[in-house]
Parts: sequence; C-alpha cells; structure tokens
Amino acid sequence: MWNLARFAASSLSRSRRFSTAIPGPCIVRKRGADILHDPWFNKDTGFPLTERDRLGLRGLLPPRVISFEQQYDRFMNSYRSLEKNTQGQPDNFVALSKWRILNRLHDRNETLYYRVLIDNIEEFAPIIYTPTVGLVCQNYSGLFRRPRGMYFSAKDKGEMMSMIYNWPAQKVDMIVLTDGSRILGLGDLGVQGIGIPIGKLDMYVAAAGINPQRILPVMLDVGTNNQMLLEDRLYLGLRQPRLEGDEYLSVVDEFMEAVHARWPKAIVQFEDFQMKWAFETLQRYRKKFCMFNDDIQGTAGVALAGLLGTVRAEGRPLSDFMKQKIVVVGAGSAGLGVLDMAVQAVARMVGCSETAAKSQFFLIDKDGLVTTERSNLDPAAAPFAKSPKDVEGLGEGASIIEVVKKVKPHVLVGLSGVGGIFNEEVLKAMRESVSTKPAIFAMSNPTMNAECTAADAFKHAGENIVFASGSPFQNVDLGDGKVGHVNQANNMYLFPGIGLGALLSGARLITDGMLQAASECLASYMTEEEVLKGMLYPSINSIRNVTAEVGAAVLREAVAEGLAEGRDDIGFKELSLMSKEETVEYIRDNMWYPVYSPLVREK
Ligand SMILES: NC(=O)C1=CN([C@@H]2O[C@H](COP(=O)(O)OP(=O)(O)OC[C@H]3O[C@@H](n4cnc5c(N)ncnc54)[C@H](O)[C@@H]3O)[C@@H](O)[C@H]2O)C=CC1
Ligand SMILES: CC(=O)C(=O)O
Ligand SMILES: [Mg+2]
Repeated sequence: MWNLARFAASSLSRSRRFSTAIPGPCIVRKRGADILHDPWFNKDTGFPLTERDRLGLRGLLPPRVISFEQQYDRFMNSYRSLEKNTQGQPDNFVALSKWRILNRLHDRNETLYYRVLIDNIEEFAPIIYTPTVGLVCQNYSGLFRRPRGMYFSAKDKGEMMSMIYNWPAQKVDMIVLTDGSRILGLGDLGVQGIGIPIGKLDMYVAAAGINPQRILPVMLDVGTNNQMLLEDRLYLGLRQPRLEGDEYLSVVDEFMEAVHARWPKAIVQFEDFQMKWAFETLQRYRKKFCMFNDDIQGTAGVALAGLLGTVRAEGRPLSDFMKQKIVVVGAGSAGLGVLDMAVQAVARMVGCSETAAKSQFFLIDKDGLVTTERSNLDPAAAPFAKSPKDVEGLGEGASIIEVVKKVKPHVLVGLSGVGGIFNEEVLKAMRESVSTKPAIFAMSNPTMNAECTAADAFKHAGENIVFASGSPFQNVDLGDGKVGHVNQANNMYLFPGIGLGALLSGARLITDGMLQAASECLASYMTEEEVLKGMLYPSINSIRNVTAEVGAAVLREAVAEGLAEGRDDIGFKELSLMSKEETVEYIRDNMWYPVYSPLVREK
C-alpha cells in the first residue's frame, strides 16, 4: 500500500507526475461518510464513480468527478487569490492566513495536501516549518480547531501503556516528540509546542517520503514555566509549573516504554527540549531505543557540513579545516552539539587528540566568552572552555565584539536564539577576518531570532562573505547584477535522511558513525563550482534527492557497523550486497509519494 516508489523521483515533470499509471490499492476499513471525514482516505470530489459505489459514497458527493490535477489547480488558485487579497496586510496576518488555508487542506485531504507541499516545497516550507510554525505555536491555543498527534500529560502517569493504543494507526515509523520547553528561539511554549513535531513530520513526508499514515507527532505536557501561558484562560495545556528531576524523567521513561511496547521499530526524534533535558534524555535513551536528538545531533551534522564548505569556498583543501578559527555564539544544545561534532571531525582528520583539536574553537554564551575562569562553569560547556593562557588579551566573559576583533575568525556561528546580536559593529569586525571568504552563520530560528539578517550581513561584513541562516532569507541584490547567495543552514537537510536511513536499515540504535556519515554525505553533496560561489547547501527544491543520498549513507553505515537488521523481506544480507547506487535506489523506492490509490474495503 502507498509504496509508489516509481513516482518518487523529484526530477519528474509535473505532467508526468500526474501519470495515468495505476497505483497499488489501499485497504480501508471504513465506508460512506466515515471515509469522507478521514483525511487519510478522502479524495473529495476525486472519487471515481465505481469507487463511490463500492464504498457507499453515492449521493454523498456532487455528481461530477474532478481529477487530482484539477483539484490541485483549484487549490493553488485559491492560494494565489489569498495571496492577492492579503497584499499589504501585516506580515503575521498574511503568514497565518497562508498557514490556515494549508492546514484546512491537511485536515481534509492529506494526499492533495502532501502533493502541493512536495511540488511547492520552497514556497510552503516557510509556512509549515520555520518561520511561520513559530508563530503558529505562539498562537496555538487560539488557532486550535482539531487535534493532531497525541498528547501525554503529567496527569497520564500510569496510563500511557494503554493510551498508546488509542492511536488509530496500526503501524508507526516516525515519532517526533517535544515537551515544548524550548520552541525554536521562542522559549517555553508548553503544550503549544505541538506545532513543531507536526511541522517536522510534514518535512519527513515531503523530504523523506515517510508514509503520513505512519507518523506520530507527540507532545509531552509536563507543565510550563511560561507565566503568560499559565495565566491565559485559553491555554490548552496543564496549568502547572514544569515537573523537574525524577518526576520529569519518570514521565518520559513511561512514554518511551509505551512507544517501544507497541511499535518496537519506531524511531523517536527528540525536538526542542531545553538543554538540560536534551542532553540527559539523549544519554539516557540512545543505547536503549532507536532515537536521536535533532537539535544536538541533526544540527551538528548540518553545521559541520557547512563548516567544511567554508574551507572549500576559500579554495583550500579540506585538511585546512583544523586551521579554521570558529567562534560559536550560543552554548546550548545546538551550539554544544556543533562544537562536539566539529572537534571530533578535526581530531579524526588530523589524527590529533580532541584537546588539540579544540584550540581553534571559541565559545560564547550569554555571559560572554566561556573560559575555565568562570565560577559557575556549566559542565556541558566545560570541555570547550578556554584556558586564559590560550586567549591572551581576552578575559573571562569577553563580549562577541571583543572576541571577533581579537580572533578574526574564519567563521562566526550564531546559535543563541537572540535576534540581531550580530550587530553592525560585529559584522564590520568580520571584515578583518583572516579568511578570504569570511562566513557568517546566523542559525537561530525563527527569522526574528536570527543573529542578523542576510542584507545586513552583506552590507556590513562585505560582499565576499558566505552567508547561511536557519530560517530562509531572500538572496541579496548587491547591485551591478551581483547576488549575495543565502544558504539555509537548517537541520531539515539531515533529519529526514537520518530517520529514513535508520528506519530502512532496521537498526535498533542511531550511532555517532551513522550521524557522521549523514553529515559527510551532505558536505560532499555540493560541487566545487557551487561551493566556490558561496553555495554551501543545496536548494530546498532538491530536498528529496538530498534525503535519498543522506538516507543511503546512514543505512550503509548501519550495515558497516553490523547494526542493520533490515525491514520486511530486505534483511541484513540483501542490504549488505547493495552497491552505493543500489542503496540510493532502494531508499528512493521506499519513499511514499502522494497519488490517489484505489481504495479497497476490507471485508
Ligand atoms: N538552524 C538550525 O537547524 C537550528 C537552529 N537552532 C536554533 O538555535 C537557537 C538555540 O537553540 P538551543 O541551543 O537549543 O537553545 P539553548 O536555550 O539550549 O541555548 C541558547 C544559548 O544561547 C546563549 N545566549 C543567550 N543569550 C545570549 C547572548 N545575548 N549572547 C550570547 N549567547 C547567548 C545561552 O547562554 C545558551 O547557551 C534557537 O534559536 C534554535 O531555533 C537550533 C537547532 C537547529
Ligand atoms: C530547526 C530547529 O530544529 C530549531 O530551530 O530548533
Ligand atoms: Mg529544533
């Protein structure tokens, strides 16, 4: 069912993708109006007459049958009208209106929804993902109409093992879980953070072709420390302070056990947990369940690929990565994850110790440069703290501008969640960088939390910079026909491939080796010519291709590590006999692609 692999290649033209080839059947246990009200099966006016007869739909729909392509065009026309009619309105109003029209389609007809999403990913990703998803989370209680995903709250302790069976799908492959404690750079949004798992899983369907019938967005509501939400009478989550310590962990433990009991092979992606729980849960579960933390591990892999790209962009050999001076602003789950992976990469490439590999990296948090002199040094940041003798002229807590002026880094990475902290002065100081192509990565999300805008980066730091941001910005017009290219350095380039590769490998764990393989694959995706033009990451339009390659790299590493158990009738042996190209093809063949399948009722 749904495995319509041959339709998956994203390079197919639209007319070919509305192919007349007959897809395999899809088994349905419902009939009549229940089918129309189920977005998984609903085709709106697209049900052929024979199917209307078979499924008890005759008379429940207007008589005319409208083709998938016509429905698609109708939706896009409505969307274009909405765009026209909201011109000149405030940005947030327009963004939410666009989200609403897409969400209504999502609620009604998933096949059509995912088709328009896949075909228009560059236009729609900023609505269902960052930045608009942040706005949606902030306004979630007001926007709420229908539930999506599952909600496990602190009040459900002892019940989760039975609750998990309330989910209607028999099979689940991918779960994205949050506790809402650090939603993008927007802080603690409590239960409203459910928008993030929903958006991430939409990207799983669009980029990795995970079957939408097998995804599960999950909110673990353990309370919130956001006073505004606690006082908001419309707030839909538990109005109590967050659980802490063992009480907190016991809720997550129970959820993980329940998931594993029902779907032992499901992959759980932890998303947007505050730092202490992000690290603690990763350590707690990574050897026990097939899980990963996207903010720590996915972000690290994407950032490392970009950092390697900055070396190539200067026209230097990759081995020069060890000489790159990199300042990371933000010592949270993302910043520390990036440093950890980058240091390991240097140590591996050069064959030196991790201590030696750290010398080129500088870490700044809200209290400034992190050094061993700090009185309350966070143990998670301690491995990257500079000793005073290594940073002459820079004391504990030195500011961003002081560090940039003194170090003259090749790359300045922002993962602080603080909008605008790469201000004019900081960006101008990057003109003195020792690099011929200084790189600025303003990776915080959503857009208003980016450390700087693309336009400011090119204006103040110079036209020869390489720029990347977590949320999308338009390319910058530099005049005289020149364009400042904007890269999107977002973990969306890795997490779908990590999840899909792990899933098809049948591995029970996601190892550092698998994550490293994902990052290396992304790093080598761009050609020399593109990188020299400052293009470090692919266009979002090729995200299915990227994901197929990344997924294959992850799968092959799982095989190499002897962890792959396979899936269905493709076991370890078959996987291990596949060439690299065959593995990519196998991944593509297993990507779901939205077409209307004939619905067949189970007797
Ligand atoms: N582009 C991407 O793919 C990703 C982007 N992010 C973004 O990174 C940001 C941070 O995420 P986490 O590390 O999980 O958050 P976090 O809350 O764990 O860490 C934030 C860090 O920033 C530091 N910070 C706060 N104010 C600062 C200031 N004025 N100057 C310097 N440092 C300051 C804090 O001390 C802390 O170390 C968020 O905005 C998130 O959206 C996170 C994951 C992926
Ligand atoms: C992209 C992402 O995962 C974040 O901003 O948290
Ligand atoms: Mg995240």
